[in-house]
Amino acid sequence: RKPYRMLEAAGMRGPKKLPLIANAGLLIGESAATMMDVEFKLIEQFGRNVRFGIFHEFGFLTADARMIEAILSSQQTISKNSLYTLLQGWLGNGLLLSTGKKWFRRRKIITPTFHFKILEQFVEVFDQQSAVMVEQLYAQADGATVINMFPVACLTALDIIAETSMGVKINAQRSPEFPYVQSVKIVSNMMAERFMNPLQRFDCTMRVFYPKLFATLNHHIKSMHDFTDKVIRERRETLTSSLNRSSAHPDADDDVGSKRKLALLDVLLQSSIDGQPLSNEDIREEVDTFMFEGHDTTTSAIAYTLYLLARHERVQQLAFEEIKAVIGTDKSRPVDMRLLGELKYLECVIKESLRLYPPVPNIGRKITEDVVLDGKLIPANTNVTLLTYQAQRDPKYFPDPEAFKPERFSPDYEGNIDVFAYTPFSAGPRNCIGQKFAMLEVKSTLSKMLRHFELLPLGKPVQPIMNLILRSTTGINVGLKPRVY
Ligand code: HEM
Repeated sequence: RKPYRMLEAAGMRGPKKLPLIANAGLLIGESAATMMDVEFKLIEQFGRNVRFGIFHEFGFLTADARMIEAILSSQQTISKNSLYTLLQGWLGNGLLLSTGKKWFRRRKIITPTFHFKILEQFVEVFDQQSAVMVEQLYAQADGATVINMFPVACLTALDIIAETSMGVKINAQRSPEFPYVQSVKIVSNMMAERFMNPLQRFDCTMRVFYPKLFATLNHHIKSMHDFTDKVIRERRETLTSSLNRSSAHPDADDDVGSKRKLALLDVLLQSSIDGQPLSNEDIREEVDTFMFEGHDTTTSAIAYTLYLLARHERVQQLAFEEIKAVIGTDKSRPVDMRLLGELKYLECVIKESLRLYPPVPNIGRKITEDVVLDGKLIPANTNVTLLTYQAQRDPKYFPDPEAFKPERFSPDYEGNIDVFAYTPFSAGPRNCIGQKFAMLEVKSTLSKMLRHFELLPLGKPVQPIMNLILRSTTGINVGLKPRVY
């Protein structure tokens, strides 16, 4: 009762709670598909900070930009809540899940892996893989076929993240049956299901209630770990022999550093903490984290932005005109970092799409000690859920919040946007380390699509659903017609 009293003394209201189950009864009959509406209703009824408890777990939901600012800016509130532990079997204690000293040290050495110079060479991969995507889509570009862009973008994003993070081509788009691709897809989908199903959420309950599924999950996690382990071992050997060669022949070209593209993994292989190199296992958890964080999120962003463009003809036309002016009319011309940097309007389109449909619609934190946040004393062990999806539709910060208006992010207006009302990549010390990577990838893929196709508003409208990331129960549909110019 004490923590509830403290939250109430801090001015937080919430639904009436029952003995033992607290507010768990409110979730009966609800599903991932209705969760977003439940959250909107709670905000409407109790305000933008809502006290909420499930069984013995207590906490609050927040869609209040000032509270979000206090939580995301503080070094005291960097721990993740218990929901994230379901990812641990796959990701270990990589950057997304770790906390305290381990997180701090890892963050420090991983930050340079996303250096401008490294991202620059990845643009070539983005360009090549999105070329494969459009090539394959021509078969369905008849102006009438409804195409769900989520699975299409997902294979492209997998090809991109495997090549950039591990330096291997897995050919997910051309060979979706490749075992590693299958395992990533199966485990990502199973994680989404686990997230919503309380009996699957913890290993101990899943093992008892869903033994077959649990065995399948572990089989695929092992298969992914075996694959990443093999890649890391081979890259380490190549790196060692190349370093040996270059110390024997200092004037020869270093094929790791200069000729071949550096993968994120190569940078980790050369990093050390307190003079100690990272072990293969340390590196595996980070590479697995990139593989997970770096594909479903960008998939969601690419698919939702294509959907919005298909349904907003004027915006699509403006984006296309800009692309034509910057890149020209040769559809086969590859893009580079400089050209992508000039696509300013497209950037506004992506930012506005991330506002309406943030791929990570909720962020969880666990408060580990009593702390004052936005003038409110919050007790230790409070679970907090930051409702990014709802915060980004707050009319106080975004007038006409449901409307798709890329102009909000144009230089004339962007300065007015409250940075904590808009946090698709989170903010503060634990923000998304792959933000620049993601923006370049999404820009590259969208520009390629718009150069080749006219996007048509075909198929059912989206029904957003929070399943680990933002998906849609009805698909994320568009139609395509080859663009003539
Ligand atoms: C549009 C695409 C993306 C979006 C919207 C996105 C969003 C986010 C958000 C909201 C967080 C904070 C999560 C939390 O605190 O629970 C995060 C963290 C993270 N993201 Fe991204 N992300 C995207 C793409 C990527 C990519 C491409 C990579 C890697 C290549 C990546 C790697 C990471 C990592 C490693 C973290 C954990 C950082 C830390 O805790 O220090 N993300 N991302």
